Amino acid sequence: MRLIILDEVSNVAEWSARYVLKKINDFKPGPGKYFVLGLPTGGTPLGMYKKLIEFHKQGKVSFKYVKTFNMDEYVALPRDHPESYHYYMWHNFFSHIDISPENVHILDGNAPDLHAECVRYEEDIKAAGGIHLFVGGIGPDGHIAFNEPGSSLASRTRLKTLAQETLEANARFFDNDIRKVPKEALTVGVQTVMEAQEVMILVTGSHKALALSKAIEEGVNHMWTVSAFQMHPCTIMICDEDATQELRVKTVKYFKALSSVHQKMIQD
Ligand SMILES: N[C@@H]1[C@@H](O)[C@H](O)[C@@H](COP(=O)(O)O)O[C@@H]1O
Repeated sequence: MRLIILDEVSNVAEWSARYVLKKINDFKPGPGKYFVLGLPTGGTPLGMYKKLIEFHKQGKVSFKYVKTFNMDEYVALPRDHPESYHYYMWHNFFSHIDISPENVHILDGNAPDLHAECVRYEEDIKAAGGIHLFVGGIGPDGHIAFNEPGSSLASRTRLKTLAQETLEANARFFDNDIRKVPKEALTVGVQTVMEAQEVMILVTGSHKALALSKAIEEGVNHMWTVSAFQMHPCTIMICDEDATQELRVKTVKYFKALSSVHQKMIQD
């Protein structure tokens, strides 16, 4: 696992966006050759999306031959609700780039048969040839997507009941009223993300520091589902200084000493 420690949240946005740009461009997508990108929502990736839009407007990257799969969606929240992940993705990213709507995949939390919807989603990922790069964020309880503490590390796309900590963390998007936060969501499983060729996880802020230390300094544990990525051959964690507060000095020093290697990873 690589840990890329950057000074500020803005550096995390810039590094991650440049990495996505480089991955897409190096792949040289075209008709019949799609780059498949897994995407998260939440406050953390907003800066990355802004940067990617900027790069797109500067003509540095096209999403014409990119297919996307989002990590998760609330259940029973109308698609046009400003806090639905459909709304988030179109509002913050897709409507500003040249992606074709048919290449966008987001779980439908209003599907009449939620189980069938999850099965179909897994099939769509398979039909797209699997995910090249899955970008993710984490909750303060170390969840990836909505794989709450205790989720099976072998899980696939399914319905999950959200943990109290997640409801509390997400209440800020629902007028700080926890009763308004949907209690259930559809989410890709840990194993679904594990099968991506590469995984890039963004972690910023001191409220994520404990989760980051559990993710990289302790063992694989389903109570901190992001720790599963210790077993993935190609995971990059990108964090800011604030998120390193619970890490050992030795860990921080080791990864910081690699910063010139990390900069080369985003060079043309
Ligand atoms: N399901 C999403 C996760 O995919 C996201 O990573 C997490 C962190 O969100 P934020 O980036 O706002 O802290 O929030 C939600 O729980």
